[in-house]
Amino acid sequence: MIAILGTGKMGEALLSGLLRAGFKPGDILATTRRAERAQALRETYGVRVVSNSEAAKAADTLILAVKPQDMGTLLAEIASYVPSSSLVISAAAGITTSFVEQRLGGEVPVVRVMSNTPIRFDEAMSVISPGAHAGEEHLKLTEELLSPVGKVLRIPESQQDAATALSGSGPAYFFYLVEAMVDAGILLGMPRAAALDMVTQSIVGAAVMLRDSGEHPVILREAVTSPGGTTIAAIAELERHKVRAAFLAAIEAARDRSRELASG
Ligand SMILES: NC(=O)C1=CN([C@@H]2O[C@H](COP(=O)(O)OP(=O)(O)OC[C@H]3O[C@@H](n4cnc5c(N)ncnc54)[C@H](OP(=O)(O)O)[C@@H]3O)[C@@H](O)[C@H]2O)C=CC1
Ligand SMILES: O=C(O)[C@@H]1CCC=N1
Repeated sequence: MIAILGTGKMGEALLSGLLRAGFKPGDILATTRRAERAQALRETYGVRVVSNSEAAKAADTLILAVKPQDMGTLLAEIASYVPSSSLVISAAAGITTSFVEQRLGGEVPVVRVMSNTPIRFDEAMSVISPGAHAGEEHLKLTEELLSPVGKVLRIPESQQDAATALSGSGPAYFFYLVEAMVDAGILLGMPRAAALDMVTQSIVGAAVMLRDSGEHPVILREAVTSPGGTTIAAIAELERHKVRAAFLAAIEAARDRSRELASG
């Protein structure tokens, strides 16, 4: 039995992905804080929504998907109900496996996961790292749960904050870029809907090329950039405004914020 504790945006996306992948509603328990959300989950997915302590007792795999700031309270609530035979998968940004292990006590296997919102369309990037008591079987089980909803990569826990900054937050940078490009279209007099269509299809097309061509992004960009042409005129402006340096600084700031989150 799998339990998702804190079934918000990420928890719900995983829940619906697991159901699409063939898990049965009877295999999954969910927990929430608000009663109306519990009711909505029951009605939409047919799963049982129970208390955190019931979920911790009944399930052998617990997926913790509350906000980092709520993790301490949740762990205190479930600590006495989680046996060392359970696998605990922690999906919260910044929360270390040792933070979870210490609050659960015993030798509970913990796997830390950082996923991202494309999980809603089975296109997540999930990175996983084992805690002190997690072994190969626990990593394999975590991969089995996450691979139906996207790509899964094992990384050392020391790289989790960097991965949170890069792929956890990553989709937001692309949405931000799309907003900026659509604004540029508006500035040039395009209708808003047409500008959004053009930018969206360009970004989807570029993403598919990047994934499926096997070519390096520099090669793909050079193929668009004609000598004396339009693209280099734009790139010269991006360079003048230090956009590359801004990305380096931004992602470093996200990494630093991830490091801070476990301390509340
Ligand atoms: N959003 C993102 O892009 C990503 C988020 N994450 C991580 O995933 C986790 C969840 O994020 P997200 O889904 O966006 O957040 P949400 O706020 O959407 O979901 C968290 C849920 O947990 C519930 N909750 C809080 N405390 C408890 C409790 N004690 N018992 C049961 N349920 C509780 C909340 O209930 P209520 O709504 O009633 O407050 C809410 O529904 C975070 O730790 C975040 O760092 C990771 C990668 C990407
Ligand atoms: O912004 C956040 O804290 C979360 C973690 C990764 C993406 N969103």
